[in-house]
Amino acid sequence: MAQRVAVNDAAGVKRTSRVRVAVRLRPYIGKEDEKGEGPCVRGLGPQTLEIINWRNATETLQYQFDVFHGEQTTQQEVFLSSVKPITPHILNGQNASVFAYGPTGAGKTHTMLGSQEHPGVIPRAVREVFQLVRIQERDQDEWQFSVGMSYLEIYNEKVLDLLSPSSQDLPIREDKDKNIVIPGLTHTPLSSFSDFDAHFVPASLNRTTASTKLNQRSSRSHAILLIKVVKSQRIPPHRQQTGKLYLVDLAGSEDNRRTGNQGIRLKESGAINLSLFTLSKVVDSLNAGAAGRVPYRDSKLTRLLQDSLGGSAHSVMITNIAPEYKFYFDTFTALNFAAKSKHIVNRPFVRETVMAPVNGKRAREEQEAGGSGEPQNKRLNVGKKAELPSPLHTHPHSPADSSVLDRLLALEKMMLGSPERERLNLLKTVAQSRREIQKLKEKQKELEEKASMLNKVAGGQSAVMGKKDSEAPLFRTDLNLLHRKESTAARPKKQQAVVTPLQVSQVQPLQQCAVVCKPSQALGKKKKHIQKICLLGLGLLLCVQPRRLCLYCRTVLFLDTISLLCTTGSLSCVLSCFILCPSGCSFVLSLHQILVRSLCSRSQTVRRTVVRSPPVERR
Ligand SMILES: Nc1ncnc2c1ncn2[C@@H]1O[C@H](COP(=O)(O)OP(=O)(O)OP(=O)(O)O)[C@@H](O)[C@H]1O
Repeated sequence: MAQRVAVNDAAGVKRTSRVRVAVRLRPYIGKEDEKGEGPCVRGLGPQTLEIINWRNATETLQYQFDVFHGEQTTQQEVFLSSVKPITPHILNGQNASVFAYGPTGAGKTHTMLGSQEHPGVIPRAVREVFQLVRIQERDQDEWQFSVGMSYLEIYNEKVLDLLSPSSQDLPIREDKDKNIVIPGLTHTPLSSFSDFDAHFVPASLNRTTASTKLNQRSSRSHAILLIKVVKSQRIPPHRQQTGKLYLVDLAGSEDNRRTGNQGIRLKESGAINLSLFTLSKVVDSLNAGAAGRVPYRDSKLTRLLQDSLGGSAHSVMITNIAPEYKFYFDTFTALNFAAKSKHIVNRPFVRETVMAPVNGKRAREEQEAGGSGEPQNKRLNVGKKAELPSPLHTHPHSPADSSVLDRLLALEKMMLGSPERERLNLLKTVAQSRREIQKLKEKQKELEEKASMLNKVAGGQSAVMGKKDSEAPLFRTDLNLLHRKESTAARPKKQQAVVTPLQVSQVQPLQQCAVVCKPSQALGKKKKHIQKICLLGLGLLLCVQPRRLCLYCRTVLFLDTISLLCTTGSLSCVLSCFILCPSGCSFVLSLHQILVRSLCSRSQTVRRTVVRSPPVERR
């Protein structure tokens, strides 16, 4: 039976693992005539980089990450510093994931896949896994290893099996152990790296790509390669550990005015942008500590990455950025996403099953059942304590819940000393108790979700309606507070924090900076007046209809997105929030820029000041 064994450090404390964020800047490949502009972003050191402030070209904004890979960094260096350190975990029953994020054309596929001459993270990581397996098999006689792969793409919100291209959209399910599984997904056993190559290369050709104005061969889907390593003990108690490595090449966020997308490309782009927007919402919820209602289910991508963000995997995110000016706003958005992702904390555990030896026929049957990429954990004879829900997914237990849990534990204790038939009866009771727990948990989750939704709506409405006219100039800060109020209300009481507090010494990312224009007094009066009107309009809009469509790309815009984006700035932002695209597309930012410019040019006495918004609320 499967069990989750917490990973402890030397002092016996349960280990957590922060998402490691690396940023890779690709070399300049813009047209010759654009070269005079120079790059808009550059590295300052092994961890820091700076980007020009679009609100004031004389300023730059600095970011700090775990690693910064400059333009000259080789594929080997990226692998050694960012990926190699996490691969050994897979051989110890833990999960790990590497995902490439960034705008279209910034080098994600180059980083993950590479070319024949410059192989990327995927071939290097798989080779490393086979090398580690060989070493461990040589040094540890009692263990045997089996390696397998699955490969899928999420195209237009459909999960497609790249190893079996004729298959239809596959469902995503969660098993009783909270593992995300895809029934029907091909799982191919691998004996060596060349075996992997033979399956992977043709499957990669099945991935949907197309040419856009920004990338000759642009990925139109998110591709996820899963390498599964099962480590089985040859001797009793026949422990079995299952580790998975997810290697993810995300599709890039796209600004459709620049990609020139139309028709089917535009539809693909809408699906890509929406799933990346959900990814961003997931990161925001994790940072706000609202793990009870993290919107993983809002897109297939986030559902599949559930384990990598706020879950049990050791995760590395490689954010790819481009130096050309035409990518400026995409780079800016990607850096802000990377900056907030580095606060996410995962809780790794070892996935282990323990079993008595089974007869040949059963062994064969179980081997076949494990073919869909799932751990083979449906063994009947149990020699150890049964599996409990992982700490991450444990909700505060209601009295009824805990009594069932106690019963379950007591039964499992009894099982250790009982003869075979009794054990089987007890196992049945255990299974029933587990089902009861599951039902109770689902009910509880549902209630929690309802409660937090109600809190959110009530909090949002009262904050917006309760504002006096005289407070209009404070709009930016007030909505900031409103947003924070919402996240506090939605936070479940017993949830462990998943956000590391901001380090005092840390370079403030751009996200926490806002540049505002201070106009002359005459203009100021007029602006205040317009702000009042806009605030009133926005207040009414939010109260009447908490959900709107983006006028630009017609995707659904939620209340919290509006308030979040209003916190970033001035009057023009208030105006632009009415037509905001939830994918964070550059349209909004360019509109914002035009409005700020036109306001500033009307005043000769514009003074620019950098103000820092209040630090992120700590838990
Ligand atoms: N580090 C690098 N060194 C040299 N060339 C690079 C590098 N990174 C990217 N490139 C080149 O830039 C182009 C675009 O890269 P790539 O296709 O990997 O982008 P992408 O982010 O995957 O785009 P999309 O999201 O549209 O698929 C390719 O021609 C690639 O070879």
